[in-house]
Amino acid sequence: MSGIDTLGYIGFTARDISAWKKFAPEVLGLQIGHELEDGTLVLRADLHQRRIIIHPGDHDDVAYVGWECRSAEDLERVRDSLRAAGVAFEEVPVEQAQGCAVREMIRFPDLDGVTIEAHYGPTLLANQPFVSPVGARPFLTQEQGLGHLVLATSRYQEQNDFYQRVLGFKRTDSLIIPGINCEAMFMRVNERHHSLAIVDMPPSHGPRVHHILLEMNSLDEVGFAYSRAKAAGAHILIDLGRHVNDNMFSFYVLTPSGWSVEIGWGGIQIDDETWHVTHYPTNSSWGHEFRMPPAFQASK
Ligand SMILES: Cc1ccc(O)c(O)c1CC[C@@H]1C(=O)CC[C@]2(C)C(=O)CC[C@@H]12
Ligand SMILES: [Fe+2]
Repeated sequence: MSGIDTLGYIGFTARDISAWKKFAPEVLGLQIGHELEDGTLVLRADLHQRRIIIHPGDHDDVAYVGWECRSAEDLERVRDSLRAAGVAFEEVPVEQAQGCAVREMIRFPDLDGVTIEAHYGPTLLANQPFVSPVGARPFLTQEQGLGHLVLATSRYQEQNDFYQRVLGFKRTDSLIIPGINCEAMFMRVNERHHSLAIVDMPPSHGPRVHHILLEMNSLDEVGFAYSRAKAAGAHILIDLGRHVNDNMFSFYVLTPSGWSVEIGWGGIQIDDETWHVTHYPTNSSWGHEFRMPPAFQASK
């Protein structure tokens, strides 16, 4: 097993940074930690210096995913797994890694070309507490990491092999999404039910990322976010509901980039000792009604 332990941070490119500058704090409740000279927004959700990074770009998609290890030894185990599998990786120079606010980092692409940054030692701003722009508590992160990420792929089997056999992600469960009849695979790296899910669905038009999840600490905080999304005129892509597998109560709001953020509460934690891998013929126990978005200009 390899040494990846949590989802640390995610970087995106976006065409409309000014829309993000309003959306991230006002709807999502993320704090703008700082802005780089090129316009990049560095967003905070807790004590981590950076959790979500939005770079100006000519298309809207995930650019890189920061998977965190607990220690230098665990990062070394990731290197060992990659070497054993014959996967090439690049050693990111310390100065650059420090600029990225981690102690050590390696970089390699997954099978769909999503850049993976395996690292350890994120910078924690304990002297600058997370200040919620909407007066909420910090997000539910810590041992369970930032949240989760869902990627659409046309190489479902290969991506499953890569994340599970090479990187050591554990399979939690899978399900069939009715209607589109696609399978989705849910994988964990800690107690969080899934930190990564992949959907057997070609990302033919638009971004590879379908959504990311941010988890709140109470049901009401999901409700407050729902009200903020409505008040801001944001599009609710999937309305309130409860997922069958992780039991998350959530809704999905469309971002200015055309992918969504799932705001949830009440997800289950997995105990490796007792967990049985399961499969479901559906995605939600109730709700989660899909709402067709207003025409979104494809970015690719
Ligand atoms: C099924 C499910 C369980 C737990 C989650 O955190 C989660 O995001 C999902 C997938 C949600 C979503 C869905 O059910 C309808 C079909 C969707 C929109 C897709 O096409 C990808 C994500 C899917
Ligand atoms: Fe999700």
